Amino acid sequence: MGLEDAGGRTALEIAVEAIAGGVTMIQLRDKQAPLRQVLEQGARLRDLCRGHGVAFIVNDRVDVAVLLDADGVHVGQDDIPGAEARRLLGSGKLVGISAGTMEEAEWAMANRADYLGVGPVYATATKQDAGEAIGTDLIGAITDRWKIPVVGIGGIGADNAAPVIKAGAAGVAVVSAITRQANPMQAARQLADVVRQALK
Ligand SMILES: Cc1ncc(COP(=O)(O)OP(=O)(O)O)c(N)n1
Ligand SMILES: Cc1ncsc1CCOP(=O)(O)O
Ligand SMILES: [Mg+2]
Repeated sequence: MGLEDAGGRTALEIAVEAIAGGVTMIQLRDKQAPLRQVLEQGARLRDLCRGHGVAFIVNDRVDVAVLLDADGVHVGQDDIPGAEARRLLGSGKLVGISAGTMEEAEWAMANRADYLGVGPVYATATKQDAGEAIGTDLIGAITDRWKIPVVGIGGIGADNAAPVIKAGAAGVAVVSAITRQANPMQAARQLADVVRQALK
């Protein structure tokens, strides 16, 4: 799950609710806040996640992941290459890599990704440069070819998460389906229920 401040609530407040609703991973994704603020907010999120056995991942910034002793980092195709991220992070940390095409998935696999974030599965307003929705076929093609956990991302909510899992994803990553909801805990719970059911 990615997090952004939303509806006057802090990321930490939303994270508390999301964890109560059943999310298993939280990603710190803040491209705007000053670095000092990101580090302060990140330390609080990390402590919250640790206290609940939830994985804490930092988006883009390997330096921030190292400083926060995060569980890992998520990098895209234009970010620091996954293999370099791993060198900086050290062993025992997760490196997630984004892919929107089979070629990008090949690059991610060559960079020894621990998991792939594949999308945007559906149209999203959260990431302006996400590109066109790609649907669920690539998830099936990747999971047929490699034994790697894939999470679908982009425009996913409780209403459309099941086909993403049925295509082969191990989970879904969402922003607005939790952060922009009036009741993030209920939204997370509904989503987790749908994912659990579809994984059966
Ligand atoms: C789980 C997950 N999957 C994909 C992304 C997108 O990463 P990226 O392509 O680098 O885009 P930004 O998130 O950095 O805008 C992600 N963050 N998480
Ligand atoms: C970070 C990211 N990467 C691909 S789509 C996306 C945004 C996901 O946000 P939402 O779940 O609100 O569509
Ligand atoms: Mg990125």
